[in-house]
Amino acid sequence: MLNLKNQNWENTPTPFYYYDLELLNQTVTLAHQEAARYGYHVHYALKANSNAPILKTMQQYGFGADCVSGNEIKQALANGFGADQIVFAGVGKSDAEIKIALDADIFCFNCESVQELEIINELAAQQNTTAWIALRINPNVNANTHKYITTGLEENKFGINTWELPEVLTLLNQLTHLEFIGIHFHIGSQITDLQVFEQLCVRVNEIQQWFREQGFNLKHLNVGGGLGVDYYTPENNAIPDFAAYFAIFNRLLEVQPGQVVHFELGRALVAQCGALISRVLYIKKGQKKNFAILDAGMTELIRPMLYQAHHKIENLSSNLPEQTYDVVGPICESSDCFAQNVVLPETHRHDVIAIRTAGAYGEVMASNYNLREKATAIYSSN
Ligand SMILES: Cc1ncc(COP(=O)(O)O)c(C=O)c1O
Ligand SMILES: N[C@@H](CCCC[NH3+])C(=O)O
Repeated sequence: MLNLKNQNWENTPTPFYYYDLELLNQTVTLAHQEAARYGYHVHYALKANSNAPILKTMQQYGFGADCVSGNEIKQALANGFGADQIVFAGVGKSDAEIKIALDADIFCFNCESVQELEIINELAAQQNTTAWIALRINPNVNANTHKYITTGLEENKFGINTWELPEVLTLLNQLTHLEFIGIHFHIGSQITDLQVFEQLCVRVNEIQQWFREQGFNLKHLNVGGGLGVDYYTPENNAIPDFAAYFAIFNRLLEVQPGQVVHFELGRALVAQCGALISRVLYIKKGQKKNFAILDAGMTELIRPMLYQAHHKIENLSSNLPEQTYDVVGPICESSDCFAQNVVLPETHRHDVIAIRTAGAYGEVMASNYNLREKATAIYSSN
């Protein structure tokens, strides 16, 4: 990332999200290069960040779009993605959203339940069309990540369990407005233990073998996303190890002739290029603690409060000797705390603070709680 200390933000109102488009380009170039080595298709997961300049970059590299709502499909289309590059996932697709996807004629619905298959078939019949579908299967692989962002265990709401598959195949024979084209998996997010992806490959191989035994040769395998990033030392690991990640699938996934392998990466592509920039409003001295009260809070970045997630915090204005602070926001919630006992150079009112690795699941998860204004986005090449 650009050296944030060298930026002149004296007259820029805070808080804002800052995006380094140069780092984004470097990250996407590398991901594209490593995926292309094996002919893999990458769909960018819009849920991580759906700002137009970010989408434009993804689209320019030929990535597809992984969407989880009707509005994300519209946003992808408006930013140059072809309908034939769009996949649509989600456990609770509404009828209106399914119709948006059918009208646009997207590439594939990643279906998460028997009930959803029936509704998509019904709505496709009404429009006299055929929907291409992949079954999102719950592989029961533990992603070794935070329990709130693990998705591939039987106790999670996502995907169809393997014991349901015989019933699903029987049903698919009757649903004449669906074309079954492949299988889909996504076991969780912020996965840093790459061995987990090895386990996923083993399960995908077993499951597709089962489909072959039932007489189905699947054209598409979608193994989802989930590759994690380094929230602790972003400057050392600005770009995730895409080479190691894709090499695992190349080594272990049993790809059949003519089969296309798809990925759905979000965080790994955009997290490090973004930072939340804020100013100190007050330093409040307590008996036991000093609080640095920022003008940004959980309304701009909720990850620390929701998942106890760590984000590196930097004071860009001060070079004074270090002190310890609880870094908190202005929101009327005790949980509105970015981190406790943070060691920072001695900090004063109006110092500029960067909260790093906020490019993914930062701005998209913002709210206007307490009727706060939405923070703006500033891009490095502006
Ligand atoms: C179905 C699906 N695909 C892709 C992603 C993107 O995940 P990540 O940002 O961890 O790469 C998610 C989010 O976890 C998801 O639920
Ligand atoms: N929003 C989460 C990840 C959820 C990914 C979507 N299934 C995060 O900030 O880590």
